Amino acid sequence: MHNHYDILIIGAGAGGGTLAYALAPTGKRILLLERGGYLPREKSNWDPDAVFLEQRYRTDEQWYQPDGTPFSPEVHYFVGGNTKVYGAALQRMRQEDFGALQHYDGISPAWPLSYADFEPYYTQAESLFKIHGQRGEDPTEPPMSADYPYGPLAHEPRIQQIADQLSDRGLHPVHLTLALNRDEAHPEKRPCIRCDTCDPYPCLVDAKCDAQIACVDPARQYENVQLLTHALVTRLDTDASGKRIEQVEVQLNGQLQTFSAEIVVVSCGAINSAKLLLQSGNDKHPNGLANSSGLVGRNLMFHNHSALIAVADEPNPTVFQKTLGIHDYYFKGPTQDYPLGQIQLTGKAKWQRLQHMAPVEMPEATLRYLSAHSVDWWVTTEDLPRLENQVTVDRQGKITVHHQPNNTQPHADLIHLLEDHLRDLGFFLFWRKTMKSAVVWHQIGTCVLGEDPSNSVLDLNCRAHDLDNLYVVDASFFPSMGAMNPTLTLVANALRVADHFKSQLKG
Ligand SMILES: Cc1cc2nc3c(=O)[nH]c(=O)nc-3n(C[C@H](O)[C@H](O)[C@H](O)COP(=O)(O)OP(=O)(O)OC[C@H]3O[C@@H](n4cnc5c(N)ncnc54)[C@H](O)[C@@H]3O)c2cc1C
Repeated sequence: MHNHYDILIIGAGAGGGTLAYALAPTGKRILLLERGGYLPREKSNWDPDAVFLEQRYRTDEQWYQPDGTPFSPEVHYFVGGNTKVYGAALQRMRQEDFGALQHYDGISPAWPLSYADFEPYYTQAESLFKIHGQRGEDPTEPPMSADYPYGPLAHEPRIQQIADQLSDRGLHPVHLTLALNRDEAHPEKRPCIRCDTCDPYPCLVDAKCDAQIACVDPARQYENVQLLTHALVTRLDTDASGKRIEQVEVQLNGQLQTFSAEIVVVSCGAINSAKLLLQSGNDKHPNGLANSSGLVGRNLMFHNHSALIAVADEPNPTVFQKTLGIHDYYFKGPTQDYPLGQIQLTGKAKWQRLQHMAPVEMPEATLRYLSAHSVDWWVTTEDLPRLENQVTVDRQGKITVHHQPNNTQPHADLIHLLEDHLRDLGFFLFWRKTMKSAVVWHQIGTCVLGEDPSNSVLDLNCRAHDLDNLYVVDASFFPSMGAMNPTLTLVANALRVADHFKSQLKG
């Protein structure tokens, strides 16, 4: 079978799904190829044993550390990509993140585009993903042309108490901006029930605005959009000139098939997009496609992430905990003249999650007690782009992730600051777990965009400098990542690239 399309998008996650959604009304023939299927809707979606202990929805693929040690990456191959299990805390990067920022471990480089270039697309993205939030309470909030589409999700009493106590201490706790389909005043009208199985669970009632629910399913309402699942793209072939992608090789339900298109968009997630480009090398592109700069796979960034479980005598009966954030230390700390990052609450840690974090083996009853008294935080600090942090692929397609975290001092500072505040609020026991690189939740970089083909992979429209019809529209394009969660920015970028396509289609 050899089918020709106008636009072929590889990967139906946040980037690819958004692009398909935005281009569907153009009437162009669009093919979306996704290696996974639909995530099964089943009771296990909300079962902590299935999610945390059995890792039911995670790929069983193995990736490798530089010394050859295999690891099991926390990636999820489904329609909707990793957003099927994401925490739905979608934030704009801050205006300053688009400029060069001096960090503890060096400069976070400026983007060749400004916050103003992204602002209209952030507004569209917030509408598409049904963002709830409260303008005006965040000291780091960038200028916004519109209010959030929905009001904030209210804190439950224990969290409101903590918010009030933090405010009394001079902080500015914010309502987290969340992509949930919820009507706080009339909960019967929308599916979100504010449950305790939100992140990192799939949503059984389809209330989480993930890329499948918000983008792919609406795109499929258009006859010109076709989705093929269980379609693993293994190679991109160029024409003889090496300037155009001529065909896309796909393992479709185990059978090799080829497709072609006027425009080919890679959107497999930062690591798999780099893999696909690197393993598609040929005579014209001996180091991999789009890789004349040698930068495909490099500048891999992950964020420095830590979970902090804080236990007090006071019980925490909160069901939906993920409503509060602290951004006061985003750009500097009380004694630190460098950015520290952001703090947010996570979903309520159940005892199964604590089992992973316990410093020693503990009986279930103890873990249940701790879970009933803990308030559970997530601390994020920027990871700076480094050439040596990279993805490599061998001839067999084996992925090796070379990543040494940097900027770890401000991360430690931020955790200490949070603990100091919480200690004064009566918390006495702290468990922290810093995520290893193997977690790969916020994989960013690998195909950075820029104006100069010698030091970037993509141009400002996310087209490969080296090829006329190849684009990359996932988290790969970020020149630096800030410390806000990345998905809203990559969704906004996909909407921006869609506008570029639309203007070309008109011309
Ligand atoms: C547990 C968890 C919690 C998270 N929480 C948040 C959060 O609260 N806020 C936030 O902003 N971000 C969060 N993230 C990160 C967020 O999920 C990612 O930023 C986002 O999904 C990245 O989008 P993407 O398009 O780059 O990749 P993905 O969304 O992963 O999409 C890539 C798609 O490509 C498919 N694919 C890969 N290779 C191929 C191939 N060769 N052929 C065909 N298809 C292929 C994959 O199956 C997948 O569907 C979280 C992630 C995880 C895992």
